[in-house]
Amino acid sequence: MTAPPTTQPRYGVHSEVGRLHSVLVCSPGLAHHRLTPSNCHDLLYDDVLWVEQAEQHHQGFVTLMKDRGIEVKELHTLLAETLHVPEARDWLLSRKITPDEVGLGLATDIREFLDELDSATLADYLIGGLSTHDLPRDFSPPGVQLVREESGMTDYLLPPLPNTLFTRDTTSWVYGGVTLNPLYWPARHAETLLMKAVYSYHPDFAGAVRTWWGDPEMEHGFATLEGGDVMPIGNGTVVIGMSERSSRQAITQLAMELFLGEGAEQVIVAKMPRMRAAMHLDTVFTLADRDVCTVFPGIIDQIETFTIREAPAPTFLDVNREDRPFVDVVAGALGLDHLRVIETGGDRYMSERQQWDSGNNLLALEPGVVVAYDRNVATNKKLRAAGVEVLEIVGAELGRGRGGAHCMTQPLLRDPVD
Ligand SMILES: NC(=[NH2+])NCCC[C@H](N)C(=O)O
Repeated sequence: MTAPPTTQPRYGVHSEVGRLHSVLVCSPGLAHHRLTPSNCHDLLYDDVLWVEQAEQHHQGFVTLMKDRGIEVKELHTLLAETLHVPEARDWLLSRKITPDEVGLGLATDIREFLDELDSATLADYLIGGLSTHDLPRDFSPPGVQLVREESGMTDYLLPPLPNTLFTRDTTSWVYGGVTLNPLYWPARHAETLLMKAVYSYHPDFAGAVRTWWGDPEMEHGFATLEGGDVMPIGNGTVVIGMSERSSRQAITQLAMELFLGEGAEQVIVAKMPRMRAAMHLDTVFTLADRDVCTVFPGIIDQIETFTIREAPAPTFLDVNREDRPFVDVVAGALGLDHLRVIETGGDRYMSERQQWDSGNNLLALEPGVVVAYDRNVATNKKLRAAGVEVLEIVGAELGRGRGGAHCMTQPLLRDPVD
């Protein structure tokens, strides 16, 4: 299903730590105002947020990257710009406002209501969710009274999507192309269609994006993939966590498409235990420098590692179980003898808390320069002692959705490691 671009691709991600030039983020906003103690768990948040503080801290993160010359694209803005294109607006609304999604007897009226909105407000509702309280007082199509919002996400007119904050997961740039990920939990299913609209119609992307795998308009069954598991580390290798979220059915299909499209030569699979604390590989392992990684040992030690390469028909894939520990297999793929490993800091209680608070979830801006949450004092100290420059952002509110700087960013353009 590999779709070749029709014009010169502008974007591509060629490593995990090479210089970052362009990145996609999504600010907290309306979706987070919708979070309540009764719906937040359904929406994959462990708590409600002080939203204004989360917005400020996120802005701090954006400014830090911009000050270093990185182009930062924001999803509400990109989506609003996409919706300026009349064809895109129609494409997206005709797929979202259906009897299955909105309810029979409501779809036509809601579509009429949305058609009247300016692009920025419409983008806000598409990400933030549409509640009956947003409708004008005199607007009461039959069926609105059936809506029962207090019961969770499904009874919104449009579901709030607070996890768009974690742009890492929805799509993944892997070298010269992108995957449009079928996400695991229902609370996140609607995110990928928004990104398909952006990549298909936004003037910065239209015709210039190659899709390796995944299509939100298709039913992918058990094949689920989330970008927190996907790491194009360089040297023709992609490391993929087989986690709570990313399945072998997805990983093997992606591997095949990458081999056929000459996007990568090998996939290293990290088979992880299924648990919320380690929902993605990037919650327990990220690279900080050419030869430095941070890990949470409790989980990393349990990983079983496999290497997948291309094979002739009828098997197509050559899957090998590795005897060496995961980190050594990654080092080998990078052409290194070993990686210097920085474990989560603190005693066993503190290190478990720091992992939970995204202590191992670093975003490298260039080799040896990373962004991390301020709260993970002990881990950041160890990173600094190893020569890594740690730029801190405030994690108090942003971290409540269980994701750090790596999760909150989707690199669009990143150099290989020199
Ligand atoms: N790449 C990541 N680790 N992302 C974290 C995503 C957190 C989000 N609340 C979820 O449960 O889906």
